[in-house]
Amino acid sequence: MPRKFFVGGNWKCNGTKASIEELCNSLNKGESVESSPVEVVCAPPAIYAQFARERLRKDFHIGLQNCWMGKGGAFTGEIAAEMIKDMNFDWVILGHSERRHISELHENDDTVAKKVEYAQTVGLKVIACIGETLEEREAGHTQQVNERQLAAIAPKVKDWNRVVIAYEPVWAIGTGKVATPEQAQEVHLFLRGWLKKNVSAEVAESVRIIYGGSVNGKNCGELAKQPDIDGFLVGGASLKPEFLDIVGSFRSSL
Ligand SMILES: O=C(CO)COP(=O)(O)O
Repeated sequence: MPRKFFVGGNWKCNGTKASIEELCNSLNKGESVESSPVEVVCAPPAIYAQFARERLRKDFHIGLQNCWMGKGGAFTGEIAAEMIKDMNFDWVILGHSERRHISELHENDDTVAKKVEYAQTVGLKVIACIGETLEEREAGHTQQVNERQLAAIAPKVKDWNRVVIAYEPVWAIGTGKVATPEQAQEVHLFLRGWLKKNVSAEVAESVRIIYGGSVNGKNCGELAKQPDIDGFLVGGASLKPEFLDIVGSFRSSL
C-alpha cells in the first residue's frame, strides 16, 4: 500500500484570534482533500487549538505542538497528553528542534523518548522530529546524529502506523535555506534503511518520513517527487495561504 502523503502545519508560537480567524478563512477556500491521498494536520499554539478547530475546515485536523512526558499533576504550565486526548485532538508534535536546542527548553533524546512513549499510551498519534545542526552536518555527523535521535525514539513506538517521523535539519528551519531534494532524499533513505535493519522491513516500507525546513509553495513539488519524502512539516508557510499549495503537492508524489 502506498504511504499516504502527510502535511503538517506547525504554527509555532504565532497568532492572535484575529490572525488565526483570517488564516482559517483563507485555508477554508481550498478544495476539499477529504477523499484525496493526503492527511493534513495543523498545530496551533495550545491555547488557540479549540478556537482554530471551530473555524478550520474539517478535512484539516488539529494537533498540538508538545505535551508533558507523563501523567498530569503538579507540573505548572504543562499540558498532559491525557488532556489533549480528552479534548479529542489526535496528534502531537514531539521533539521539535526548537524544543531540543533553545537553551531555555533543552529537551534531550531521553526526554523526547519519554514523551513519545507516554503520548502513545493515552492514544495520541505522534509527529516525532529529528535533525542535525549545521555544525553537525559540516563535521560529517549527519547520519550519526539522525540515527542517534531515531534510535532513542524507535524502541518506544508501539504502533508505527500512528507515528510520523519528521526529518528537519536545524540549519534549514526558518532560514530560507531549504535542503535540496537530493540532500533530503539521502537522509530519508538512510532513515528508512535504519528502520529496515533495526525495526522491520514492513515498518521501513510503511512509515511516513516527512521533511521540514523552509518548505514553501515553490520548492515543495520537487521535494515531494523524491521517493522517500512522504510529506512535509511546514513552519512559516503554514501561516499563509500558500500552505494550500504545499498540501496540493501530494500530486507531485503520485
Ligand atoms: O520547524 C519547522 C516545522 O516544524 C520548519 O519551519 P520553517 O518552515 O519556518 O522553516
